[in-house]
Amino acid sequence: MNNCIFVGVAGGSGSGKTTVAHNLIKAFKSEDAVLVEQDAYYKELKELSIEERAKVNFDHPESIEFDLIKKHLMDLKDGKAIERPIYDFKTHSRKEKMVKINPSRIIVIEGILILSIPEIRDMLDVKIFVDTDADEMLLRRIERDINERGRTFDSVKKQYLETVKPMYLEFCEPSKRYADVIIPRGGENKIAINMIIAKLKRYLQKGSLS
Ligand SMILES: Nc1ncnc2c1ncn2[C@@H]1O[C@H](COP(=O)(O)OP(=O)(O)O)[C@@H](O)[C@H]1O
Ligand SMILES: Nc1ccn([C@@H]2O[C@H](COP(=O)(O)O)[C@@H](O)[C@H]2O)c(=O)n1
Repeated sequence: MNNCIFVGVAGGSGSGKTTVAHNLIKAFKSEDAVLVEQDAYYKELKELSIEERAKVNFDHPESIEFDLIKKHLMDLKDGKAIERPIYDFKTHSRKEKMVKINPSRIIVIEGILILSIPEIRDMLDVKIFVDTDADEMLLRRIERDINERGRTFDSVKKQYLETVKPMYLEFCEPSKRYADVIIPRGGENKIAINMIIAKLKRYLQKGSLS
């Protein structure tokens, strides 16, 4: 599908990227907009025990299979469906099953490092950075990781201080400078999200973003 566009949504963990991306997607018919999540592409760590996997730096670009993300984005642009992995944060590994994603006019790709990796960034037609205060991101992450990702408060605290915060400062936060649009506070910023939706709807009608 040569007349498709890539919309990248980056921001720190807990900034509200996933919420923004879902709010964008749900404004369109399912055949017009699809979501590709960077989180699904964490590398397999089959050779490590679960305890060893928990110590991996999951906020460094090396932890993610960006080559596969790039291939999948190119396939979607070429009009081919992809089989996207499903990631299990409790075991730090991929599930057996895959999810089929069909090509569509609007492809949203969301993740902490989407604007940090030049090869991915250069493919994007619209670059969004979700900018939320660090204390709010951390509070949301603590709640989510304990309730949904099988973590303890102590493990979230250790991981945050050892890898999440330093990698955010090294890789994610500096990528904000590449954004076309910065959304403050995150997923519930309806005015910002509706402005982006309006722009994307015009793209569907006119076939161009200008
Ligand atoms: N504006 C908001 N106010 C309060 N909680 C929010 C807000 N946006 C997101 N959350 C919650 O914070 C957590 C992380 O949000 P999510 O969109 O998954 O962020 P990210 O993808 O950037 O990690 C989720 O549990 C979500 O429900
Ligand atoms: N096995 C893993 C893999 C990743 N993480 C953390 O997930 C964060 C990114 O996901 P968001 O939905 O919050 O953007 C990232 O900061 C990793 O630390 C993990 O804890 N375990």
